[in-house]
Amino acid sequence: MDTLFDLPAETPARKPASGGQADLLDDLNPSQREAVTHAGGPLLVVAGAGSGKTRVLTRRIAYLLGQRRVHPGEIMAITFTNKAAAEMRDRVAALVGRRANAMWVSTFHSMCVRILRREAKTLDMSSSFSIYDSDDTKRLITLVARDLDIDPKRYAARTLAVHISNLKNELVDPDEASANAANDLERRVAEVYVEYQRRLNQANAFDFDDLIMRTVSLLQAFPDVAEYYRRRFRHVLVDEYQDTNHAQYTLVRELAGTAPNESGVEPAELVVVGDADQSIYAFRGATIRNIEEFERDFPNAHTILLEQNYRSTQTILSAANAVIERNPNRRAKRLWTDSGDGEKIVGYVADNDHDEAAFVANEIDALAEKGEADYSDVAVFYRTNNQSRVFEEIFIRLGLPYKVVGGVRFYERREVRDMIAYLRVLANPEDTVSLRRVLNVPKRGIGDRAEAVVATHAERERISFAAALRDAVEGKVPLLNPRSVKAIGGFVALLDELGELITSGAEVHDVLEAVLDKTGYRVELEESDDPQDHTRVENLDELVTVAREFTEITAEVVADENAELVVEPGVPAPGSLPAFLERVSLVADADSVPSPDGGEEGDGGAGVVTLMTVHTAKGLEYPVVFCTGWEDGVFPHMRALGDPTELAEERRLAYVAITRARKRLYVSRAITRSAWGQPSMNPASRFLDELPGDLVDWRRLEPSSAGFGFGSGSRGGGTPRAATTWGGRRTSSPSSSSGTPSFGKGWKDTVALKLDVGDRVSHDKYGLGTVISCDGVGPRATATIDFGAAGKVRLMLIGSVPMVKL
Ligand SMILES: Nc1ncnc2c1ncn2[C@@H]1O[C@H](COP(=O)(O)OP(=O)(O)OP(=O)(O)O)[C@@H](O)[C@H]1O
Ligand SMILES: [Mg+2]
Repeated sequence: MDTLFDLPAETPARKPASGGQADLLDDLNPSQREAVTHAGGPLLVVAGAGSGKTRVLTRRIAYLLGQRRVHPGEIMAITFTNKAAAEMRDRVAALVGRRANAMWVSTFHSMCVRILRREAKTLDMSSSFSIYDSDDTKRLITLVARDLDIDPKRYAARTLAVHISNLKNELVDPDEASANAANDLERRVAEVYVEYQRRLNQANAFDFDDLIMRTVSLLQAFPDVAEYYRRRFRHVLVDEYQDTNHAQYTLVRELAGTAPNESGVEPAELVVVGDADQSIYAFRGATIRNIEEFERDFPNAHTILLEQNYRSTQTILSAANAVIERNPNRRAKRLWTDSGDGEKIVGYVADNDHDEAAFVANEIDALAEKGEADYSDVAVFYRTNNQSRVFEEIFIRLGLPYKVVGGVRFYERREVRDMIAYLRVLANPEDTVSLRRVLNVPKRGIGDRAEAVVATHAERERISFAAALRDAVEGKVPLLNPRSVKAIGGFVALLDELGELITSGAEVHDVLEAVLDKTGYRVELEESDDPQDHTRVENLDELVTVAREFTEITAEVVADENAELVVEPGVPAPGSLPAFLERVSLVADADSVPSPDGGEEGDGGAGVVTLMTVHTAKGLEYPVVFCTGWEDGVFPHMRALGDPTELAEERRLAYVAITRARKRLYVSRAITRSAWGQPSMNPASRFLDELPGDLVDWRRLEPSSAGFGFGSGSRGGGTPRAATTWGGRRTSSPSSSSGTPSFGKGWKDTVALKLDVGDRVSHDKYGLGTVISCDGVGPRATATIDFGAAGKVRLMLIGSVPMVKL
């Protein structure tokens, strides 16, 4: 991935902005240079992977500031992740100093939050609004559907949510949806949509899709607001343009403008860069249409093609080309590089998913040992998050440092969500979903019936749930028994008390601690016998740490006299609770991808191997890439097998995966796979067949006949084998001589350790632990063990587990 980090080496970090034009343009090819220096009308850069699109964007910003004397405050750049945005801003700051803070570099969502906070009043909202994620959305839709007597078996909340989201991505508002509804489903969806939107407004909340849709309608309905942004942002730049949906596209168009507005303000200079072959978010409404729309709405747009690739070897590019060219209706383009053929692609057919993971681990080991790659040079890709588990198990066994990006996210854990809900209620008392979530958590005697009575009262009186609770305390809600009234009184008093803490200026982490203590939430978990609850306490401690770091970092920024803080109306004060909540709401998987130089302490500076889905890997690059699970039904995904449109998207995903690799590419598949419970056998991915044969060096094409351990007999015989053949692979793998101790002798000892939930164990590496859960039988038996400070670890129970039951 290119960022401004790779500005020419000779450009010293603090060199004045006038650093010569030559510096900025020297290491660009003529087409790139044209894109960087282009002035005037809209520019579309469409180009294949690794051709320097991101480099063009970031370099263009530097050029605008340095050469065209543009003020940073006039620049708005939209990146795909918060992390990419932060990197871009840092680098520009290094170049032009604190002026860089006036630049807006962010994701679509962050940008819209910023605009909406500033303009909330215009939309009749308060600037302390909550941002609802998909889980909150589903909760609210469930409530709405229940109140509208919609049969959840016929119309599941999730289905309704998807339909509403699609409507919003197409900028269809509730009225329009109602007017257009042509069948029973559409009518039901519209009915829910109308009510859902009303309740969102009442809760002073926006859902994710609203952030975009409401910003668009704001700009369209209020020309003076649009003009303010038009005058302000004279340069709009968008990366990963192929993944914008219709709403995002319209937003860009409204911001930049296509013609002078009524007061004669010219359109902003707009540059978008993208690659139609990498469009992988159709399920979020992104379509190739955005490129066509661009050309239609901006007839004077100039298009630049980039074809030289600077990332990968010719072998990798040829493989990528061979796969993507099977897609119908695409504009043909051929990537080329002058960096030579490089290494062949390595292919591997594993007996099962454990064997595949062992192959990957051994290979990484071998590369590291030979000094050919650091751990941080390596990425392992899979199609869906649940495929990470097998890799984790073996990486732990081998002591390979790794980081899984995504999966069950920290902020999705129940206890973390509960605390965030409390904080949200404190920041925005109208936030009904959060309020109802914590109403009886921990249990305080406000039952479902009492909740329903209060909710009905709120509906009848057209007041918020919070106001209805206060009515209850004042005895204005009939049908509530005195015990419920008392419990509600206690809850309201508790919230008031916590609210005072905020008014008195307490830091976020202090507020959080207070919530944990005063609600009794922490004590309840601490006193529980369930080992899982102890993990929950640790997660909450972690959340407090996150909040504390947030305060500290903000304090540093505030203290840094170089950092010009942009104070805008509606923007939450640095370090404040709303600022913290905003950060938490907008955090995305890709934001936690480890930086190449971000080695963990004690790893000798070699960093960590990154494990993630292909979707998360968009825009990134690694010297060594493992594409795993290339099986029909896994990748391409089962869902896509009979559907040409979905299959085309899967193929683009394969193209993204391959083109992340710089020097070495591995592709593998497993004959049997157990990720979905029952072992399943999947045929080779059609994408494997599409790789030109002469580019791939098959380490193993046939399932091994000499499997170890269990059930090694039935090769390809139709009976899925639950074999684990780690040892078998190990002896034939290049790194067998390295003799990783934790994998060493005794592995053939297949006697499974028998454990039950609650058992105490002692592990050589992790120390004392308690078994939290057990899964699987025989060779697949695993236990998840809580090793306290060493964390929660899931271990296989066969082989040489360096662990004893106490
Ligand atoms: N003119 C150039 N000379 C040398 N290296 C270059 C040049 N242009 C780009 N690169 C390098 O090529 C790599 C790919 O560039 P970049 O990430 O900008 O491509 P991209 O088109 O944005 O890729 P993707 O489609 O995957 O997002 C980066 O490592 C970048 O530093
Ligand atoms: Mg890019």
